[in-house]
Amino acid sequence: MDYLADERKKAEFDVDEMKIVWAGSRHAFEVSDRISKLVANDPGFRKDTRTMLARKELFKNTLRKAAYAWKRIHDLHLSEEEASRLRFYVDEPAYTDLHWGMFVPAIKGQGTDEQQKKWLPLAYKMQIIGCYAQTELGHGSNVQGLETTATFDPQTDEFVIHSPTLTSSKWWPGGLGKVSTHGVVYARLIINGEEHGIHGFIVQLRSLEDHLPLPGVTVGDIGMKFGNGAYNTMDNGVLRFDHVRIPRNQMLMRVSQVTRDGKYKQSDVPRQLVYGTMVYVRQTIVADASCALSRAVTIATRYSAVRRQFGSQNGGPETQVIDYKTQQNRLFPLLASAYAFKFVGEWLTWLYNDVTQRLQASDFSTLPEAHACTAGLKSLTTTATADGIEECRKLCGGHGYLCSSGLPELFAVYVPACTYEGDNTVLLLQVARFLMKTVSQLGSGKKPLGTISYMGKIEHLMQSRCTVQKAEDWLKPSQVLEAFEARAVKMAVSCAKNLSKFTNPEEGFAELSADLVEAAVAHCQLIVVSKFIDKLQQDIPGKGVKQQLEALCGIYYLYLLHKHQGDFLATSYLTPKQAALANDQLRALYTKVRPNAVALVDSFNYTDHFLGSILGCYDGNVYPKLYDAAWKDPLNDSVVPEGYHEYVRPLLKQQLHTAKL
Ligand SMILES: CC/C=C\C/C=C\C/C=C\C/C=C\C=C\C(=O)SCCNC(=O)CCNC(=O)[C@H](O)C(C)(C)COP(=O)(O)OP(=O)(O)OC[C@H]1O[C@@H](n2cnc3c(N)ncnc32)[C@H](O)[C@@H]1OP(=O)(O)O
Ligand SMILES: Cc1cc2nc3c(=O)[nH]c(=O)nc-3n(C[C@H](O)[C@H](O)[C@H](O)COP(=O)(O)OP(=O)(O)OC[C@H]3O[C@@H](n4cnc5c(N)ncnc54)[C@H](O)[C@@H]3O)c2cc1C
Repeated sequence: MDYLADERKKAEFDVDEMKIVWAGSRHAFEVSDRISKLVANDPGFRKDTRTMLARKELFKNTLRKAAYAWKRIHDLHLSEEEASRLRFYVDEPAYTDLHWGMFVPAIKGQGTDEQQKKWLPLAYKMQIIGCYAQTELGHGSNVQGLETTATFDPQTDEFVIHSPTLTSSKWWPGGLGKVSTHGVVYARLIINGEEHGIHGFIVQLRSLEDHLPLPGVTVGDIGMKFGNGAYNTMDNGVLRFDHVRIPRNQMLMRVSQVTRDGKYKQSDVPRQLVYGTMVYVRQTIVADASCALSRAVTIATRYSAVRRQFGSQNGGPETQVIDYKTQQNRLFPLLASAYAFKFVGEWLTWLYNDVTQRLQASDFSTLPEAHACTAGLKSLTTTATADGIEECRKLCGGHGYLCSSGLPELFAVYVPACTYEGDNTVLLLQVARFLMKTVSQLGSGKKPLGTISYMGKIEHLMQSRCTVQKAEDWLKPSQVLEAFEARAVKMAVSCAKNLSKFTNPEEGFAELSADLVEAAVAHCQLIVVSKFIDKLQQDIPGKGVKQQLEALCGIYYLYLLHKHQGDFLATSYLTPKQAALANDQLRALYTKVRPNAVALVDSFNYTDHFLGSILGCYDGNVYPKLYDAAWKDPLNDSVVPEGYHEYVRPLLKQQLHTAKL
């Protein structure tokens, strides 16, 4: 029986067409749909007891699943696209994520043609398994502070990789702890006593015969992490080198080279390309944020439609909690954010591909913008997603706290995204540097392009005032864009003015860093809003689909406007009355979306297996499933628990003199 059938009947749009918009294309939808069902129907990919397993058992099970996934990919002759969808729907972090997601891209991006020819076929066949070993015990954010050394020995034509201190131990790389045979290891290059900065090296860590660490290599797992199941399926590792020798040709030499006679040569590409793998992964993390958020929102929306509390009239049913405006005001902006992040993720993938093509043609002009966009949007979307998952847990009341809701594990597995691939604050400071540089160049005649082109309208934006007179005026895209542009430009200019009061710019940057981060957030929010609005300019087929997306877009920007109204009012672009009208329009959009809410989450097309949540199951049959699941908990295997006779019974039977107290 479908307990959500009435909700589904209320939908005012074509859900099948929305599924295609969400997937990105009909082809992407068909692949995702087929592969998600394949995984869901395969008992080899079950995950329902994951949060109850002890670490060793959990990890072994992950190794089994990764091997089984590889076998299925081969047996079914899956394409690269299908294989990647399969790994996504298996939904279990594993060493393979780092192998495919960082080790292979690092070699592709930073290796010469010759190096790619040698190493990539081995990696593609998984005859070697790689990790990305950059972060150390003492330094993560400050990449230039890494201490591992790679000293060139001209006698033997080798690099000597060494960990000179405890803090130089590699610490965190996923897959390193127990599985990787190789790593791209980042180290400080030293030639003839002279330092040449951080470079990547392909280093073999374990024997391909017996998996033992090679001489001079000390390697292991760094221990349990936050949450049950969650990221504990990953073997994040520690690694030390004691004068380990590798051939010279294992330094990744696309960006710079070391010759046989020990000469250091820089290509005509910027040195920042050594950071290229991080830019690539940040882009994939943005594309991924909408998946994690939409998953949590699906659970919270379906459950909010099932759950009833208070408000019974004449013995009739109580109110569905989704009908409370407070619930809508917490839930619908997250639903809207999931769609917003999907579209900005699609755009960022385009930007990344564009910059990659330009780099191949030696055009480096858009690299700073690509760095700022990937860093800023990674920060914005992961912070909002992690907070959003936790909010969804609270939206599900007490039952959200049960592991069977799927939300505690989803939060635990997702929240490190705010830290890995760059701490979110550190990344926003990179965006702020980019903005300050842009503002300082405004008088130079250099036209700001791309996502900062609005800075070219600085004179207009500094003076313009909002023209909204009634709530519906907030539905005009041009009005909204101008509001977000004016806010962003004014916050950046205010920071630049305050910075100019310092004689030492670095001191000023440090002192004003909290304001700079806020200016960076305003800029990134403008990007997300503008890409959502751009999406709506496209031809979007399907009955009512565009109208629903317009409502969600409105909810996204009006919610931001309401939440940050202090910024908008302080920059005097808006009046308090206009801010209040924005809030009126926001409430009206909640009412418009309400009957479509369940259909809007159905459009994500998630299987019950992928959701892994009793509260979010498609049929909404929550209570019997929760009740049955409780009895399946291992603690209920026996009526009298282990330990009763040892620890509880003696208490009950004690004859204390204080018994009367
Ligand atoms: C696994 C993948 C699979 C799927 C993805 C999905 C989910 C992910 C799942 C799990 C995650 C698993 C793995 C996680 C891995 C990691 O975490 S790897 C380690 C990541 N580490 C970091 O991100 C470190 C963060 N720090 C930095 O990036 C940098 O050190 C810095 C903060 C940017 C500062 O660098 P530096 O001191 O050298 O730079 P500045 O002096 O501040 O700037 C110099 C100029 O360079 C420009 N710049 C900096 N970075 C870049 C870049 N990446 N690209 C281009 N340009 C860059 C900067 O703007 C300065 O420019 P200028 O002002 O014009 O001079
Ligand atoms: C689950 C997980 C997986 C990971 N996988 C990998 C991997 O595969 N390979 C790899 O190499 N690394 C990996 N990492 C490491 C990760 O990239 C780093 O932890 C991350 O870059 C943050 O660096 P940090 O730990 O040095 O934080 P820190 O920089 O020490 O941050 C601590 C605090 O200091 C603040 N801070 C730091 N610098 C500044 C500044 N300049 N201004 C203001 N505030 C500042 C930060 O905002 C933060 O609040 C992983 C980490 C995690 C949690």
